[in-house]
Amino acid sequence: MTTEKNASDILTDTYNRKISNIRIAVTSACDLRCIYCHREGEGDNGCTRDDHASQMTKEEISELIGVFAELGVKTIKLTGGEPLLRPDLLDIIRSIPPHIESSLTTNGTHLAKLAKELKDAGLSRVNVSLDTMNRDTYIKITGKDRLKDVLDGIDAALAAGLTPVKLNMVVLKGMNDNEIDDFLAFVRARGENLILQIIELMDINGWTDDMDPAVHGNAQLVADLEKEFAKHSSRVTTRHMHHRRKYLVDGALVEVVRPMHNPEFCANCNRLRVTSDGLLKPCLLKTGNEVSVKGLHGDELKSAIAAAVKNRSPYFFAE
Ligand SMILES: Nc1nc2c(ncn2[C@@H]2O[C@H](COP(=O)(O)OP(=O)(O)OP(=O)(O)O)[C@@H](O)[C@H]2O)c(=O)[nH]1
Ligand SMILES: C[S@@+](CC[C@H](N)C(=O)[O-])C[C@H]1O[C@@H](n2cnc3c(N)ncnc32)[C@H](O)[C@@H]1O
Ligand code: SF4
Ligand code: SF4
Repeated sequence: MTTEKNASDILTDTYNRKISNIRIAVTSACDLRCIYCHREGEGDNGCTRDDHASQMTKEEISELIGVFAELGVKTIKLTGGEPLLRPDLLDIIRSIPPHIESSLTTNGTHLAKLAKELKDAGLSRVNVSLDTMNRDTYIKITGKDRLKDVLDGIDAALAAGLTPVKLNMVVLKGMNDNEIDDFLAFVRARGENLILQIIELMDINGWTDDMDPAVHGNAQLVADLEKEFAKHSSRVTTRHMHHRRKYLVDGALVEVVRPMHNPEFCANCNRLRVTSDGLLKPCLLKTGNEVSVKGLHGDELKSAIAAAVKNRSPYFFAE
C-alpha cells in the first residue's frame, strides 16, 4: 500500500515539479502525414508504422492508468499517432477512473462517427488538430483530402458535449498565418465551448527539413501574435500546466503554446509521457532516458515510474 507521502515523493522530480498529468500514446499509427509531426518523441517509426506486436495491450494501459490514479495523478491525455485508429480505444477510456479528467488529442478524421461513443465511454473532452480551413493547404500539410471530415468531427464533438473542444493550430509561416482571423471568427461563433489553441512549431532535429524555408521565423510570428492577443484581451488567465496564457479576445478564447526556448514552460511541466510501446518518457524533446514498463506489474510498475520521474529535468533551463 502506498502512503500519501510516498505517493507524492514518487511523482515529484528533483526540480520540484509534481506530475499531475499523464500523456499516453495509444498507437503510433496515423492516417495523416503532417509535414511537421514530432511523433510524440517516438522517433522515426512513429506515425508511419502500425506495429501491433510492440504496442501496449489495453490491459497494460489500464493497469498503468490504475497505478497512476492511485499515486494521485489528476488528468490523463490520450494521444498517438492517431488515437481514434485504435480499435479498443473505448475500452481503454472506460477503464479510466471517473474522478480523473480524461481528454484526447485527435486529427479529427474519424471523430464525427465516434464522438457520441467517446462521450458515453466517459471521455471528458477533445482537442482537434486543424491548421487550415483551406482545402488545398490542408492537403499540403497533411497529405490527405480530409478537411470536411475534420470540420464534421468538430461539430459532432461539440454536439456530444466533449467540451471545451480545443482547436489545435500549428502556425506555419507562409502557409496558414493568413488564417488567424478566420479561426478567431470560427471559435467566436461557437462560444466558450470552443477554444483556439495557437501552437508554435517545434522545429527541431531536422523534422521539418523538407519544409519551405519560410517557416523559419515561426517563433517570432507566434510571439507577435501573443502580444496582439494580450493587447486586445479583456481577460487573461495563466494555466498551472506550463504557465500557458489564455486570452479572451472579442469573445474568442485563445490559448498560446510556446514551448521552444521557454524556461517558464519547462519549469511548469507536470506531465509524463508514455509511448505506444510502453516506455515512460520523461521529456518530449529528450531521448535516451526512457524507462520501460513492458511486462511490469504492481510495485515493479511503481518503481519504474519513480525511476522515470527521477530522470526528469527541464529541457529549456534558465541559467
Ligand atoms: N515541448 C512540449 N510541448 C508540449 C507538451 N505538451 C504538449 N505540448 C504541445 O502542445 C500542443 C498541444 O498538445 P495537446 O495534445 O493538444 O495537449 P495540451 O494542449 O498540451 O493539453 P490540454 O490543454 O490539457 O488539452 C502540441 O503541439 C504538443 O506537442 C510538453 O510537455 N512539452
Ligand atoms: C502528434 S499529434 C497526435 C494526436 C493526433 N494525431 C493529432 O494530430 O491531433 C498531437 C499534437 O501535436 C502537434 N504537433 C505535432 N508535431 C508538432 C510540431 N513539430 N510542433 C508543434 N506541434 C506539433 C499536432 O498538431 C497535434 O496537435
Ligand atoms: S495527425 Fe497527428 S500524429 Fe498524425 S501526422 Fe499529423 S500530427 Fe502527427
Ligand atoms: S521539460 Fe519542457 S520540453 Fe520537456 S516535456 Fe516538459 S515542457 Fe516539454
